[in-house]
Amino acid sequence: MGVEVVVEGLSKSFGKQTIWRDVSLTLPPGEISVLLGPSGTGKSVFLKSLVGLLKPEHGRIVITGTDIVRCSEHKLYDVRKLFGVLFQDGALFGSMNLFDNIAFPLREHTKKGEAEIRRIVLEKMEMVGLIGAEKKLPGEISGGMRKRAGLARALVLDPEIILFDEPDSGLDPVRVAYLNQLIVDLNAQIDATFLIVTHDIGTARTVPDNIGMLFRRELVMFGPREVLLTSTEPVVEQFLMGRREGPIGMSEEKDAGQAAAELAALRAGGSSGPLGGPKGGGGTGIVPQLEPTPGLPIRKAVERRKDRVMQILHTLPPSAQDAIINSLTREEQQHYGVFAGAGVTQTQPPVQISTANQARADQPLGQTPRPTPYPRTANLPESEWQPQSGALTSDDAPAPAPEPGRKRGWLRRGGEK
Ligand SMILES: Nc1ncnc2c1ncn2[C@@H]1O[C@H](COP(=O)(O)OP(=O)(O)OP(=O)(O)O)[C@@H](O)[C@H]1O
Repeated sequence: MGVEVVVEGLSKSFGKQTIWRDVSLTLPPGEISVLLGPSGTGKSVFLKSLVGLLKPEHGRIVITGTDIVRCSEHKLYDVRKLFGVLFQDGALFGSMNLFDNIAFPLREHTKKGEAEIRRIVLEKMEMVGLIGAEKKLPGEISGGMRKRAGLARALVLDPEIILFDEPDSGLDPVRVAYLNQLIVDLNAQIDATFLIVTHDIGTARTVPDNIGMLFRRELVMFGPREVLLTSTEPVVEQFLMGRREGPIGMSEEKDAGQAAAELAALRAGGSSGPLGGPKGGGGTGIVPQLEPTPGLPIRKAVERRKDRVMQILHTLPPSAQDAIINSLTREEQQHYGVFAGAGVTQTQPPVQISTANQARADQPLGQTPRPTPYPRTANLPESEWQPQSGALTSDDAPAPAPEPGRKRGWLRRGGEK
């Protein structure tokens, strides 16, 4: 299983330019997470910070008990070995054929013999569908093949965390669909922790378990996919619909008054002009998540995530709760003690209702209450994974707490307030 990545109170600036501040999130082990955000909001800077290529000024990034923001170069080198990174253009050496490009990390960082290297390289090339292209030079193949070669190279050291920087950039929609399937298939095969930076809404809607979004130098949200996909937050809706109307402008931010007027017009059913239509499979609402190709192992992360999300269900907005419950089979709903829609009989003892949802239960007499969809915590299994609060190993100096007084988003560590 991949490892957890805990980010707490992270802030990064270049000189006077703040890129983002107080970013906190946890990438659950083995799950696929996507980071969205308008251009220039610092998604690539975030990826580079995760691998220790850039140093944030505040906060910490804890991976296997090491805060990589503050650790020694020697420790950072060790932690980096856990990562595989797919850069936008594949970052291949133009003068080397694909075999040598993919073998490069093995030759540089291991003492493996050529026979073993050949076995590993061919295995990874097969995983990404490149068998037969070993002798090709990067300049002789398509952009999609270059990405897959970059992915094979990212895989050769058996990473526990894989970062994808806009894997879909420059690809046509069909290639994007193939690449997305490949990402899901790989996750099923290696169970590593994936973080994908993308602008492609189709990818965001169908691939990840969790979605986050950066905007105006903050992490607007990070949590289970159902939260973002059912969100009515203007910036999220605008992004998912690929609309001009909303807080995101040509140069990232718009005047607040103009954004509010546009949104009011939209809500009233009018529009200041053509909407432009959703791009890249855009739209709001839940669509089915991609499953591994038949014949491959099931994604172990999906089962783990189910337990994890059910434990935080009561902290999520009602629309996300409904979407999650509706995604469960009837047996799973019974297992977790939750009930969807009117057609499902309540077979469990009365559920515990959180204060936030008390209003639903306090309906006037005579009205049939909707079965309460919130989980009985007593019904929940022991989850294999719990967020570790960024616990550091004893030989690391404890990192200072995040700056006091900074505003925190409501959904950070996969759902904590
Ligand atoms: N090494 C650097 N030195 C100074 N500024 C930098 C550096 N790297 C990035 N930036 C600035 O940080 C900001 C965020 O850049 P970044 O590439 O992370 O955005 P992004 O969200 O990935 O954008 P896009 O979606 O267009 O790829 C930009 O204003 C960029 O100019």
